[in-house]
Amino acid sequence: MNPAPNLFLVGPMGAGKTTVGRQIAELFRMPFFDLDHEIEAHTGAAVSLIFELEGETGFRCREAAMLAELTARRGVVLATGGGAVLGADNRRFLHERGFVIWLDATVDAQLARLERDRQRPLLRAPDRRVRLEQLAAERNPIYAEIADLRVASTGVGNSTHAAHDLLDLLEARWRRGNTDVAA
Ligand SMILES: Nc1ncnc2c1ncn2[C@@H]1O[C@H](COP(=O)(O)OP(=O)(O)OP(=O)(O)O)[C@@H](O)[C@H]1O
Ligand SMILES: O=C(O)C1=C[C@@H](O)[C@@H](O)[C@H](O)C1
Ligand SMILES: [Mg+2]
Repeated sequence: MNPAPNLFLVGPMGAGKTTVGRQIAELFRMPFFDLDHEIEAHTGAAVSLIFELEGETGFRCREAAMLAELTARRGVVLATGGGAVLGADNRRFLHERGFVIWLDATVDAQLARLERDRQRPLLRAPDRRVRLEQLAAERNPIYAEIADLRVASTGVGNSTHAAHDLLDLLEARWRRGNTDVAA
């Protein structure tokens, strides 16, 4: 049983929000949305191209509009992008409209998982480890502030285990009546 109106996944790049989110949605039989994907579908351009043409500011505007729309739904799983928590309105919508799960990956896990990725504009840095550590230092306090639940995401092999572990964790929590979900 899932008493949460919506499940929102937050966390850094490569934490598994998209991958684990899609699997969790299947397990709970809830519709799944991926914020980055919806922005791309709506704009007709890849996230990396939006960054190139409009800069990060332009991307954040599109992200905020799409997040406002998707969080207004009921009974969905939404995987956000790594920086979606930066906007105050975004944080308010996430907090008020659903149960926020922080997938907290180590920088080592992120580096291993994203080794071949050439799409994420913020990973185009001379030293990816330094970039990811900087982002973590800036954003971890924000993820911590809005999360209803923090889940360590350290595996590198197969994400299916992570989805099942998360499902068990959520169900055990809700069985205990410890729902503290946003109503
Ligand atoms: N728990 C996990 N165990 C092993 N591999 C994982 C796990 N979570 C994600 N991965 C792998 O890491 C890569 C990145 O995952 P994913 O795209 O889901 O990250 P994300 O959190 O959505 O990142 P972004 O913020 O950039 O959208 C994928 O190849 C995925 O298969
Ligand atoms: O961490 C971030 O700021 C980002 C993460 C991705 O999901 C995308 O939303 C985009 O590449 C920016
Ligand atoms: Mg994603």
